[in-house]
Amino acid sequence: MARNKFDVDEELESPFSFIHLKRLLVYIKPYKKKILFTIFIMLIASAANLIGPYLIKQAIDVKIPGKDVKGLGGLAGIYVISLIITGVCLKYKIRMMTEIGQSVIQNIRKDLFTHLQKLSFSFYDSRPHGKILVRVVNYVNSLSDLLSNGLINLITDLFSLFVILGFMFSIDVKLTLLSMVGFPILAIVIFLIKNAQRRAWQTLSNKQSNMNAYIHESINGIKVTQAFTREDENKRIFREVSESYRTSWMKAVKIQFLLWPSIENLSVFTVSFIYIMGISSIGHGVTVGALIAFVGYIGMFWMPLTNIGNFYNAIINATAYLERIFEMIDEKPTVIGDPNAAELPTIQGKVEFKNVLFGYEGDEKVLDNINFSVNPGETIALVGATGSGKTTIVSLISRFYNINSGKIEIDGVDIKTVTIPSLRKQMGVMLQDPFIFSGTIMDNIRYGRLDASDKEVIEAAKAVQAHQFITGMKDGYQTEVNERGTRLSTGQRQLISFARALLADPKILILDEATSSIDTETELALQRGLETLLEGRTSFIIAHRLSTIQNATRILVIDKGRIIEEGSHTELMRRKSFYWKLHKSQHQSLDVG
Ligand SMILES: Nc1ncnc2c1ncn2[C@@H]1O[C@H](COP(=O)(O)OP(=O)(O)OP(=O)(O)O)[C@@H](O)[C@H]1O
Repeated sequence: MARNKFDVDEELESPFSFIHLKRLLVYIKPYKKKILFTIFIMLIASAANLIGPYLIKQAIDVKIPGKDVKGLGGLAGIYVISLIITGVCLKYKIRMMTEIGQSVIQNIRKDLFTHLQKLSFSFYDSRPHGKILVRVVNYVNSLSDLLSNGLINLITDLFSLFVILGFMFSIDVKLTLLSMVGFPILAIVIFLIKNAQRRAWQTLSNKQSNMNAYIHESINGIKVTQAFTREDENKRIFREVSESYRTSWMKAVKIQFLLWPSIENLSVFTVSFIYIMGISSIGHGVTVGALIAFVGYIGMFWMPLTNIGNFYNAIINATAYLERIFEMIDEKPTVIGDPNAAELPTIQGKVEFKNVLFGYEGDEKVLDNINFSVNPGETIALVGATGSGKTTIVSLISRFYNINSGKIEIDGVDIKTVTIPSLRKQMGVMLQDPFIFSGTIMDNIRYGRLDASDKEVIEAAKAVQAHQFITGMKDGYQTEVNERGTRLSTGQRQLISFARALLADPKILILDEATSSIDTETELALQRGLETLLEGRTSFIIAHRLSTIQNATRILVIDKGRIIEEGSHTELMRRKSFYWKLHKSQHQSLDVG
């Protein structure tokens, strides 16, 4: 997938299709009964509402000339009752539709979130996270109006339209036919603006996404921004992104508002036309009461038409969001278990890389023919220059990415043939950038094994030398930390994630720069305990500080995606090549320091 950034519009890979609306219906279907009942209630409301002009006609043409005060009072009573029925029904509709609309939105959002949890690293690598966020939050919210009012209103408006036409025909056939002269004009307007409107809303959704991505990136990078006093430059970029959003908004709304005034103008034109035609016909088969009632119905007749026009607008706008939402739901996780995948049985911890070739994008080669075999319980250290491919190698063991060719086996089983959860559950991974979730320290350590007791959590923390600093905090293990652990030092965050990886009691432990930010004293204490911690586990340790890996069973030296040296510390030192040079340079710099 092509990479995207905040100032690049996301192109849709498939053309627009009304199929998205059909897919939306799948979400609406579970509420069918409730919707049908609400429609029934709304039909009662429409009927009650529509009776008004007919009552006026009866009053003017029959009751007033006949001086029938009692009859007039009766009509007034019916009118009041019709108003009460309309009011009660409307209140019911609003409550039901808000409830149904919000439930549908909640279900779409739940599906999106569940799907996001399954998507592979490559998906998250390829786009700004703000653009993912905007789909789950803003785009889904944008459907609210359509879902809360759209469907029910459409059906009741169509019903009103037919009932009104029925009343109008019963009053005067010729005037009814004349009042329809505006229809073809309306059809032409709708046809002309449809595509432009859709494009405008697609652009708008893109600009909204870009703006969100930039805000998200700016918040994440706020410390660097302030450290480098980049605020003014960021303000300038934001102004550009936001101006682009404003312009596309104005354009979209301008096109959208072409429809509504067209309907309004046609309505006014038709009513005036009918007045002229009607007045000239009074006495020739048209009574005053009939004309007043007729004009009343025309006013009512254009109202559902305006609503239907607005519904149409809402559909066009919503599809611009729906296609983005469904595009994400359709995004296939690139790392998926084979349909016939078996569970990986409890492992011993043998790991083999056989001719592994890998690149993050296309044909690019990040790992070039990697071969190694690790026996259960061995500690393997990976060293090498920045960007040489160490993290990439260890992320392939958990199958965070698919390899281009070759094989990775655990206990002789190709990891491609087993289910992903059964594979990952047996690994304890501590990533280079330890992530802390909002919650207590206890919750954070327990993240990898929810059934661990408090005692087990504390044991894990003690093992990695984290217990002391945790108990030193005001609330100890119950101390609340913020997302990304902003209340903790980098070293403290590393210790917590180390404890988290260990608590999962994995057969394979992966430690990527696990102790790089920990003070020497704590690290030495940790080192002393490390042998016990790693006992019986196969472990992969990535470290730039070579002092931390001297006791490893084997050291793999990585350079430009290839293993260039392999052996124990003593063996490699004896060979006096790359590792020896690296070791020497670190010692020299320490001595100088
Ligand atoms: N998500 C990614 N998408 C594309 N390329 C990547 C990605 N992650 C790493 N790379 C590239 O792959 C190469 C190897 O990166 P890797 O992170 O494995 O290096 P490393 O040896 O762990 O480096 P360091 O010591 O700095 O952590 C680098 O050239 C890097 O630019």
